[in-house]
Parts: sequence; C-alpha cells; structure tokens
Amino acid sequence: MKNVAILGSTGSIGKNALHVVRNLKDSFRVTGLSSHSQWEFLARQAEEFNPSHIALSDLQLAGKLKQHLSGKQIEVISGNNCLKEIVLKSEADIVVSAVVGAIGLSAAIATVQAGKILALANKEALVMAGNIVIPLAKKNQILPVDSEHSAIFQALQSGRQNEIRRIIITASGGPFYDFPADTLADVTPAQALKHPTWRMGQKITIDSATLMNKALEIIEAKWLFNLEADQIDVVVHPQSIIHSMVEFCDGSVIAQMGMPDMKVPIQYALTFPERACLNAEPLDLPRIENLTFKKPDREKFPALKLGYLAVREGGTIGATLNAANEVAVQAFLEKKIRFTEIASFVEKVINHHHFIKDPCLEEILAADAWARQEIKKCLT
Ligand SMILES: NC(=O)C1=CN([C@@H]2O[C@H](COP(=O)(O)OP(=O)(O)OC[C@H]3O[C@@H](n4cnc5c(N)ncnc54)[C@H](OP(=O)(O)O)[C@@H]3O)[C@@H](O)[C@H]2O)C=CC1
Ligand SMILES: CC(=O)[C@@H](O)[C@H](O)COP(=O)(O)O
Ligand SMILES: [Mn+2]
Repeated sequence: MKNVAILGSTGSIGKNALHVVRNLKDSFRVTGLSSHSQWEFLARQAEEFNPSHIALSDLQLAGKLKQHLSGKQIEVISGNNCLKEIVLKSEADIVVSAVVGAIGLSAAIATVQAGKILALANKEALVMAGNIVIPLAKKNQILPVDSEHSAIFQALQSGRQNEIRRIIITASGGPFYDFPADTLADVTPAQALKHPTWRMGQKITIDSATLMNKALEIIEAKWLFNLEADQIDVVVHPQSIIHSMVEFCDGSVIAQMGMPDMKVPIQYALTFPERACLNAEPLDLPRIENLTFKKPDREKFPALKLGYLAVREGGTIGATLNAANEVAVQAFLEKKIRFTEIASFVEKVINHHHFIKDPCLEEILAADAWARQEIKKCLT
C-alpha cells in the first residue's frame, strides 16, 4: 500500500488522479489533498478518501472548511506555505503535483528534497527552475504526468539515454491552428477554451491555443530527459492519438499511442515500473481512419520560438516566460488583452529582463516577481 498526496485535487488532473486511485484502492491510500478555494468540493473529496491532512490556500475559506469537518480526524492546513506543509506532513510516498502555475515550485522542491516520488503535472515548476529541481532528484524520482512526457518516458523504456537521437513532441495545434493569421487577434476566450481533443483547466487550455503549452513542454522535456534544443522537435498532430515519440540512434521511432485520456499517464506515474489495468476507451484505428501531421507554424504561433530560446539559453528565461505568460493568460481571459498579445507581451518582457545564466532559487523567484510587474505595464 502506498500513500499518495494530490496537490490540486479539485482540478482537472486532480479529479482524474482521484479517479485512478479510487480504482486502485487496494494499492493506494490518499493521505493528503489540496485546493485553492473550492472548499466544499475539497470537503466532499476528504469525506470520501479520509486523508490525514488537507490544505486550502485561501485563508478565509479555510475557516469554513475546518468548521465543516470538525469532529473528523482530518487536519486542515492553510495559508501561503500549505502546499509544502502538506507534502511534509501527510506522510505521502508519492506526491501528485496537479496545481497550476508557479505556486507548484516550492512543493516540487519539498517533495524531491524529502525523498518522495514526484508525479509531476505542474510543468511550470520545471520551466521556472529545472536547474534547481532536477539536480535534487534521483533517477526516476520525478515521474512525468504530462501526456507527451509520459509518452516519451514510456518510449525510453526501450532504449538508453545515450541512444536517443531526438524526441518528437506532438501538439494538437489547438482550436486555431488552421485559422488565417489575420483573424487571430479577434478570437475570444470562449473560442480559445474549446480545445479540440482534451478537457483541461482554463490556463493550460489557453496555453494550448497559443502553442505556449508546447513552448513550456519543450523546456520541460529538456530538463526531464537531459536534451539539447536540436534533439527536441515538435509536430502538429490534430488527432492527439500519438502522444509523442522517441527516435533512437538506429532510426527506430517508438511512439506511445492511445485515446486522449489523462488517466493513462497519471496511472503510469503512480504504478511505474508496473502497469495496472484501466478501463480506458480502446484505440479504434479504423474508426479514426487518419493520423495526420504538419510542421508547426512558428510565424502564426510565435510562442514556440520563445520556448526554444529558453531551451537554448536557459538561465532566467524560463521563469520570466512562465510568469509573464501566467499574467497574460489571465488578462486575456478577463478580456483585457487580445489573443495575439499574449505571446507578443511575453516576448517583450523576456527581451527586457535581466538575464542570469545560472540563477539560484532566489534569483529565479526575483525574475518571476519582476516579470509579473513588468507585463502589467503592457496591460494598461
Ligand atoms: N488538465 C490536463 O489535462 C493537463 C494539465 N497539465 C498541467 O497540470 C497542472 C494542473 O492543470 P489542470 O488540472 O488543468 O488545472 P485546473 O485549473 O483544472 O486545476 C488547478 C488546481 O490547482 C488549484 N490551485 C489553483 N491555484 C492555486 C493556488 N494559488 N494555490 C494552490 N492551489 C491552487 C486549484 O484549486 P481550486 O479548484 O480551488 O481553484 C485546482 O485544484 C498545470 O500545470 C497544467 O499545465 C498537464 C497536462 C495535462
Ligand atoms: C493532455 C496534455 O498533456 C496537454 O498538455 C495537451 O498536450 C494539450 O494539448 P496541446 O497539444 O494542444 O498543447
Ligand atoms: Mn501535455
């Protein structure tokens, strides 16, 4: 029996993770759950899974949660450090990090420092601070949940690190891939939130539409798999059936395929190195008929080149890109900026930032804070 804590349990990945754990209840016990403000939903999850600790980052709502659960043996943690606290207090063997954004970094660091397995969906932690997080982790201590990285990790089980020629990360292209470039300035948040193949939280869905998600993912891949920029390719594959591929030095290309369903990579991260049965929709290739591929359009979707810049140059670019993007996505959702301004404002902030080649954690956090202030100047 393994103890699992799920950070961000009320979100899209968090709910899928609980679905997986519910089906594997003889192998996993939930000892920690967390959310930001959905306290009633978190309370229902706590009542079902009976963890020893839960965390709500919103201090004011935490009072209501405590009152609701009074009489139960569940400790409620709240406040700024609650993610880190739940990692350490919940006695988890595995921490699923399914929070969105930079807030996940401290929990990622705490998890690996405590020697626990980190099942990582929160790609932003590696985008910001892969140079800090990765050296702290042992081999296979960080297990990817992101579908593309899980696919690459699975494909890599058939070869060795020094046999990798390149990886090919697939991208759905998002809802606007075939839109004429001159129409993108006018697309709305409602349109952007209609992802063609995946049902996900709002932030990542907008990132998919700008292709910033692929930018974040190539940075994530660099850190997870120790790759150079010229070993990371992106191909647009609108059906999201091939989740990514690895080309080895003998020319063999190993792909991981399946219907788009995050329960598959979540479960693999929890059960690795074993596999467990999962009642997922079977892959019916004759029904799908066509798997198609296109070169990404870097002019129409400039976010991708920012990702390659961060992979090549490293340093504080990842943290700056991530922070500026988080603010820009929120501003787009609030209809304060246009869709096309997300990438252009992020680029502007990166170009103005004070680059540090090998930043320590404090310098990374300072770059994050600076970028959040700087991009606000573009919003007024
Ligand atoms: N969704 C997907 O299929 C995929 C997601 N990912 C990555 O996984 C992560 C989660 O994505 P997703 O599940 O879609 O996101 P959601 O928005 O659906 O869920 C986010 C979760 O994080 C919590 N949260 C939000 N803000 C804070 C905060 N400031 N402090 C503490 N907790 C917070 C939310 O709590 P509350 O509900 O109370 O707001 C919620 O539980 C992201 O990094 C994303 O890029 C990667 C691959 C696929
Ligand atoms: C499910 C998952 O891993 C997402 O990151 C997904 O890949 C987003 O789709 P895009 O390929 O459109 O970015
Ligand atoms: Mn992904």
